[in-house]
Amino acid sequence: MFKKVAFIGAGSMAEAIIAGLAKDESLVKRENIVVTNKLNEDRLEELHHKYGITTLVGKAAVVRDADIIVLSMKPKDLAEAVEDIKNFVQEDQVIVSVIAGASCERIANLFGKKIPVIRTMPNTSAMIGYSATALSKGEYATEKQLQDAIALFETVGSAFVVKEDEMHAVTSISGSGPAYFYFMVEAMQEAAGKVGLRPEIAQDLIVQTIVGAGQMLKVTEEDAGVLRKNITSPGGTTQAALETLATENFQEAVIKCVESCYNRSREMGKENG
Ligand SMILES: NC(=O)C1=CN([C@@H]2O[C@H](COP(=O)(O)OP(=O)(O)OC[C@H]3O[C@@H](n4cnc5c(N)ncnc54)[C@H](O)[C@@H]3O)[C@@H](O)[C@H]2O)C=CC1
Ligand SMILES: O=C(O)[C@@H]1CCC=N1
Repeated sequence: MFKKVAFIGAGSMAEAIIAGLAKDESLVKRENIVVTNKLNEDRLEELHHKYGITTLVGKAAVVRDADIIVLSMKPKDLAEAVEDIKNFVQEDQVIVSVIAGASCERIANLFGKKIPVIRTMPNTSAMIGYSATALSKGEYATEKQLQDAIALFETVGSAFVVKEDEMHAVTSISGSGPAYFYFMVEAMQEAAGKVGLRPEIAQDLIVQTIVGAGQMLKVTEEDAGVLRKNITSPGGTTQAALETLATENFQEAVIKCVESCYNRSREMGKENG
């Protein structure tokens, strides 16, 4: 059980983790989840009402006595955010970063001390306890501190330890990944209209289809290719559909999509120091 978990940054990623932590309460009481942001007090008020957490404007009070301090601002805001808190943070506190592209070394350097840093890459499915979160520990973090961070992210989904140099790749698969599936769903919604399905029916069918396909992969542990072939009758409807995807270079598009994400993550790491 943690005494206090502090969030610096109160955007969509912070909210997703807060929602999971506050619902579960096994690791930290909701009033001991303390959140601040840059200057949007209305947003803090909203989070307080939704989750019963504590929100504060003063940075010193937010980080004081926190076991874990979660950095959840955009990469471009990292340096300024650390500048605001670094004089109040001690070396026995653990920094957990969710920031794409920011290395443990860079974060420790910004603090200017041997601060333990755990770099993570969750996704927004944390909101409902389904995040796939990857974690890696920096030079000054202990195995126990890594385990504490794993426990934190296990309250919002599954946690996987990776090497830090795999984080850009992780971002391109599971960090941004949910957006690829949502984009596919949007396209299917449009397509359903074109083939004459009422939107309210299409929505439920699409959602149950994507959930069912995900569960099939998880529960059966079967290869995606085998599951696909099980649906594809020779000369049937699925074959016609998949041939069109192949003609339209679907696989190449997905591979390029992941590579663009990976390259952008590396660039962001460099752009922000
Ligand atoms: N949204 C997503 O799906 C995922 C996001 N991430 C990472 O999470 C981080 C946050 O992303 P979002 O929540 O989407 O961003 P967002 O724009 O929704 O929220 C950013 C928050 O940081 C706050 N902030 C900015 N400067 C600050 C400062 N100096 N001090 C304190 N707070 C400050 C803002 O007020 C805002 O509350 C990013 O670095 C992103 O790479 C990681 C995994 C998934
Ligand atoms: O788009 C972004 O930069 C962040 C990182 C992973 C998901 N969203």
